[in-house]
Amino acid sequence: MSTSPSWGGPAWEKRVRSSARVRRASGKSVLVTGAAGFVGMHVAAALKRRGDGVLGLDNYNAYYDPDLKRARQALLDRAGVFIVEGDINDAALLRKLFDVVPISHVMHLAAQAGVRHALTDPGSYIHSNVAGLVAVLEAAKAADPQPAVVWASSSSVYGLNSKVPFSEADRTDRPASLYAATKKAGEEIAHVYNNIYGLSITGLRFFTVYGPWGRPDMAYFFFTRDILRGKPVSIFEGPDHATVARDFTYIDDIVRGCVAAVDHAGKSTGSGGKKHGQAPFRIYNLGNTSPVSVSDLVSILEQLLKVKAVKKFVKMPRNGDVQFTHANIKLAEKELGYHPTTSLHSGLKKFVRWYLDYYSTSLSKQASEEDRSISS
Ligand SMILES: NC(=O)c1ccc[n+]([C@@H]2O[C@H](COP(=O)([O-])OP(=O)(O)OC[C@H]3O[C@@H](n4cnc5c(N)ncnc54)[C@H](O)[C@@H]3O)[C@@H](O)[C@H]2O)c1
Ligand SMILES: O=C(O)[C@H]1O[C@H](OP(=O)(O)OP(=O)(O)OC[C@H]2O[C@@H](n3ccc(=O)[nH]c3=O)[C@H](O)[C@@H]2O)[C@H](O)[C@@H](O)[C@@H]1O
Repeated sequence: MSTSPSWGGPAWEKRVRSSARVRRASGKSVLVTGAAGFVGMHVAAALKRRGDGVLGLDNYNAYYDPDLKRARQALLDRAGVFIVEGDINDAALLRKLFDVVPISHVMHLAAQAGVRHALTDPGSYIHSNVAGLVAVLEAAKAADPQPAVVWASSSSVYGLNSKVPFSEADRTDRPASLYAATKKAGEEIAHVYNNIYGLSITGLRFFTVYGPWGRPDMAYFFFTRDILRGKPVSIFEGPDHATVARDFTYIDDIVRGCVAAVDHAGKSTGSGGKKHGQAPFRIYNLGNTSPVSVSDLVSILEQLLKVKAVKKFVKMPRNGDVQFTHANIKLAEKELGYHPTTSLHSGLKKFVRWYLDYYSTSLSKQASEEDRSISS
């Protein structure tokens, strides 16, 4: 399916080449899909900072506020990262990108994220997380040189497992949501491309990532907004008032894990998984190993915002959420040198500071634009 007519031509190619140009001899040339997204923006910026060539790809869909995606784009633009506007399902566009620049790594982060939204728009998960992943792997398979692929799976693949902490070898055949099922399908599909075509593939199971420039559909983000507006927040509880908790992981820790995975992907050794010839197939948990209840999350926000929340404790609806997540990160520690260091309190402090700054700036910008249009 083609959704991006706005690419091609010499000026466009020049921007693509310049963005992907490697600045250090040891640098890599990385295509970051989902670069206007939360994790994508941070990872693209970090790779660029250390001298890699970085090219973004994003379709700027309206799942959440596209203005926020454009603001992230503006930030990357200033850092020298060009985001091509297009859909990962656009095979001709992907072919073109691989033709124009020799991409050494694909950091594949474009996806339909969010667990609960699958109840209302199941098709978007199949489009981006299943068909889109196949399109990216097809393009990588056909490219010369063949890039190593690092991509975002999810802690949600552990589904209804009650054994914690979750280890990579644990069963992942009982997803609780369509989102989780598409990420699980993605892991199986990735394995096929490693097996048949020898693609180097690394899947990263992120655990509830939060931080500045985050996603407005995630609880920590809309709880902040609702607490500030005096609106009630619903705190989910399990059966018999059991705690609902998450292994919240701060964005900077995730970025370090992603960058390490890109560096490790080029290596032909590693006990992370099955190997096809020289190409590894690996899966790692990237979590924080210290689950915090949703109720404690709200208490920290109250403290940081200096506002009392209007709390409603409600039985967790059957919406695809799971009760508890907790990562075992030993494999990522050993093979990627991954060591998360940020507590939920200090990470949320940085998020709250960003949130207040971002929304006060964009609200005053909006107000002055309204003033201008009234006076004109
Ligand atoms: N944030 C988390 O807590 C978390 C946890 C586990 C896994 N993940 C995964 O990490 C990745 C990044 O998540 P995020 O939180 O940054 O989400 P995000 O929604 O902020 O970023 C995803 C980006 O991909 C783009 N996109 C979606 N479908 C596309 C398509 N078909 N073609 C081109 N672009 C498309 C979106 O416009 C968006 O900018 C996703 O794969 C997500 O499933 C995130
Ligand atoms: O780790 C992951 O794999 C997943 O992490 C998050 O999913 P989730 O952990 O459900 O994050 P939130 O949607 O922010 O929810 C956090 C917690 O708040 C709870 N919650 C949510 C909404 C609400 O109104 N009340 C409430 O208590 C949820 O049940 C959950 O326990 C991301 O949204 C997914 O894209 C990602 O794949």
